[in-house]
Amino acid sequence: MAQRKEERILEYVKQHAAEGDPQSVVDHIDKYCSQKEWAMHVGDEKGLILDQVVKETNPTIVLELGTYCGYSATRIARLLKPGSRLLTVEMNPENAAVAKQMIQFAGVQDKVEILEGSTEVIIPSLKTKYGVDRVDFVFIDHFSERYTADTKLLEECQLIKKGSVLLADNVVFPGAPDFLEYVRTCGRYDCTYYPSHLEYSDKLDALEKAVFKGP
Ligand SMILES: Oc1cc(-c2ccc(F)cc2)cc2nccnc12
Ligand SMILES: [Mg+2]
Repeated sequence: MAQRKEERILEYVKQHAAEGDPQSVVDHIDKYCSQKEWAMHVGDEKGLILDQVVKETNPTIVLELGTYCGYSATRIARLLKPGSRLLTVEMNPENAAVAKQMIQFAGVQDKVEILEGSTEVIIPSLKTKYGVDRVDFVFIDHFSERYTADTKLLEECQLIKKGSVLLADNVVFPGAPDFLEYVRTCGRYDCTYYPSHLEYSDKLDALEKAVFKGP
């Protein structure tokens, strides 16, 4: 028995999902985490909203804050057109190691790059170190205490442009009240609220979409 829950999830996927099939990987993570061990993936219900927003945005460059086991990176990457890139930031090296294997097993490794470290260090290095000019879509799913600071950092680093889409998880639970206040009142975002439920739970949660209107 693998020691960590994240390793057990990966083991279950490797033993039961279809290799090279990202939908199968997503479905099996949802099956394991709804039946055996809860884990903080965006999940199937909020995942359908994520899918819809990714499809309507059709992004070329995606930034994800908070990789965890690679569930949402796999979920997003399966929808991206050829030649697009997803850069995902994870500060926990053990989670990054699991995510790397999950993404590889799903067969989306050519689109996904895992950046290990903290967002406050990595975001300012995206242009110089990772050759990013602008990001079209940002999935914010790390620590709600960092949502606002990292959004301001994306603005300051000129990484988001008019039309860039931010989508934030957990704006109700655990909650990101200062982020909601910021994007809804600073005047630079068109916001949409998507009520849903916490992954694998009946607790209320929601996603907030914030489309950048420009500086
Ligand atoms: O989706 C999430 C849920 C939770 C979470 C915490 C405590 C609970 F009791 C339930 C759920 C934490 C998260 N941290 C980072 C990114 N996403 C998260
Ligand atoms: Mg989350």
